[in-house]
Amino acid sequence: MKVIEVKDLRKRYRDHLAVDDVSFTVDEGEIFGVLGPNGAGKTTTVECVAGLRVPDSGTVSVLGGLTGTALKEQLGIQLQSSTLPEKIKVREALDLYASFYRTPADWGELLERVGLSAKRDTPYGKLSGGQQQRLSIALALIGRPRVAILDELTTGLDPQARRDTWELIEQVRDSGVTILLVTHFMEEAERLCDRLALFDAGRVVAVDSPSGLIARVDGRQIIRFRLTGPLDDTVLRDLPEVATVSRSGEQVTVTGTGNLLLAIATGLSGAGVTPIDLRVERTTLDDAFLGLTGKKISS
Ligand SMILES: Nc1ncnc2c1ncn2[C@@H]1O[C@H](COP(=O)(O)OP(=O)(O)OP(=O)(O)O)[C@@H](O)[C@H]1O
Repeated sequence: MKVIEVKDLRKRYRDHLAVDDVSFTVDEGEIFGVLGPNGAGKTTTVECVAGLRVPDSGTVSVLGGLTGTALKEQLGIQLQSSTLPEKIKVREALDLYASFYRTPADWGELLERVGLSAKRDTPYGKLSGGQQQRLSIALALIGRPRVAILDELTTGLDPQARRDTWELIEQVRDSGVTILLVTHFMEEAERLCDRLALFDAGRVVAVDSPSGLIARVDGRQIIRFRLTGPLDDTVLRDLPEVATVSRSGEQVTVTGTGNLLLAIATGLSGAGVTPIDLRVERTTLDDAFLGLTGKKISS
């Protein structure tokens, strides 16, 4: 079942077209990533999905076309811009958010789930960044939503807090909630998302699984090694599998296609040279983004 359907969405801020003909669908039970550099139109898009912004044109349908209160009851939102007052205690925030719903979740259980039970009397301002993010997930889930929108959830967190948050998001998905996850972290998208839309300058460049996106640019391989003795680069350049050879000190980087590793190993062996630290570099979503847009995503 399609939980979210976005078709030909456009949103302009004065003279700036922030979202330009964006279309994608999200299946029930998946973590769907909205990935792209700063200013690519991700937040504007999910705000339109959440009904917080009115698109200039195009359509958004959530859970078969819910609107108004019915939509709010099924949708949990954690937005980049939302912060709580410093002095509000964890349990007060949960009570407040629970009061917005007719049948809210048991927040004691939710606190347990996000690992904040011991912090129920702590003011928001005294929580660590990771704890604040975990609380924001609990607040997004308090209405027992079928769909949760999480925007830049792990920005500013240290690596451990980020990994903990990833585990929590996976648990939320495993409990049956469909998640629309906005991020500009490639590693996060690769780890968490079942499928994702790559955004660049207001447009969707591609929609696919992380491995599907990587496969689109995976024709080129990168192999790196070190040499301790002399080698004439034409030994490598003349191999039909090799596209480029570059050097930095002892380090040699070769790109190419086909059975590149075997070709290099055979070529070097024929020249009587033994490579050190030979490694094949895995293609990542970063490479996919670069291959599809010609730009590097900065994080
Ligand atoms: N309220 C607004 N008024 C005018 N311009 C806006 C407004 N909100 C966003 N923009 C502009 O629209 C573009 C898209 O912004 P948006 O926040 O949707 O992108 P994003 O991909 O979520 O970026 P980020 O990761 O930095 O939040 C940006 O150029 C931004 O400066």
